[in-house]
Amino acid sequence: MPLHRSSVRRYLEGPGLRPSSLTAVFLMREEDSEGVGPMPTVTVREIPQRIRELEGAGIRSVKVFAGSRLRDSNASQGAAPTGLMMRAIRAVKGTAAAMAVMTETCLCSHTDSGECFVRRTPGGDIDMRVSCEAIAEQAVAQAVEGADIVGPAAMLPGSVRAVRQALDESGHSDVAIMPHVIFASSLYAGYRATMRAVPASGSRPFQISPVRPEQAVSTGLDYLREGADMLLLEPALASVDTLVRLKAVAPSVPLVPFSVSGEYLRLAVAGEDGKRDTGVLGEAYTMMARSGADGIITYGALDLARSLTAG
Ligand SMILES: NCc1[nH]cc(CCC(=O)O)c1CC(=O)O
Ligand SMILES: [Zn+2]
Repeated sequence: MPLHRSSVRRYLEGPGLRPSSLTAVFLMREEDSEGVGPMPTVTVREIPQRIRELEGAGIRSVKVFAGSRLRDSNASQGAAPTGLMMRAIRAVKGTAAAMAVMTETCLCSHTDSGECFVRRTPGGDIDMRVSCEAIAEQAVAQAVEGADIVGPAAMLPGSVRAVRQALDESGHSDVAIMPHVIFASSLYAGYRATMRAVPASGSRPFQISPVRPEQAVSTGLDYLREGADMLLLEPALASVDTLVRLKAVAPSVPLVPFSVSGEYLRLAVAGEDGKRDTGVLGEAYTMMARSGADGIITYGALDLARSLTAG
C-alpha cells in the first residue's frame, strides 16, 4: 500500500481546516449583568484581549450578537449608537482594524416579544414594512461603526433588499450582506436563553421546515436576487445538503455554515478540566469544507484554531 506510508500521506495532504476560515462568535453581555443561559458571553471591556487571542491563533473574523437592555414592541433600541452592538463593533475595530466584523441584524434581541419582527398590534399581524425598516436601520448603524458584513436573520421576504438599499443610500455600498438561511431547529435554545430572545409565539414562522429542502435552496437564491453577497446556513450540520446544492447552482457565492449553540453544547463536551473538546466539531467542519463551505462560524473557533496550529 505505497500511498499509506506516513511520509507520502503527509506529502499528499490537502489544505484541511485553517484558522483563517474559522469565524469566532461573541454573544455580548453588559458589564453589570449576569450571564444567563448556557452559552459563554463577552463584555465590551473583555473584547481587546479576546481579539488579541483570536489574532494570535490566526483567526481573522468575528460574528457579533448583541441585544438591548430596554426592549419594546418595535425594537426601538436596535439601532441606537449607544447600544451594545455598536459599542462592541467599535471595540473590535479599535483593537484590530483588519479583523472582519460580521453582525447579526435582527429584532429578536430588541423586541419585548423575542420575535424577529414587529407586529401591528400585540399578537396581531406582522408589520412587514416597519420590520424591514427597523432591520435596515440597524444594518446602517452597524455599518457606520465599521461592520464589514451585516447579517439579516429574521428571514422576512424583502428584508435583504431593504438592507441593500439602505446601505447603498447611506454611502455603505462596500458593506457586504450575509443573510441567515435558517432551518427551524431545537438547536437554538441555548442561544435564545442566553440572549433572552425566546419567541413569545413559541416559534419563528419564517424559518424553513426541515422537510422542505427545495424551499431552503430557493430561499437562498431569493436572497441573492435581493442583493445578498454570501449566505449563512444554520444549523451547520443540518444544512450540508443545502450547502452542496447551493454550491452547484451558485458556485461563486461564499457559503458559510453557522455551527449553532446546540451543536456546540452537544458536540464539544467539557472534560474534567472544564475545557471543551472541539475535536468532533473539527471533523464535522472538515466535512463541510469538503462539501464546499467557504468558512465556518463557530463558538469553538479559538480552541479549534489553537489545536490546528499545535497539531
Ligand atoms: N434570530 C435568528 C438567530 N440568530 C442566531 C440564532 C441561533 C444561533 C445559535 O443557536 O447559536 C438564530 C435562530 C433563532 O433564534 O431562531
Ligand atoms: Zn431574530
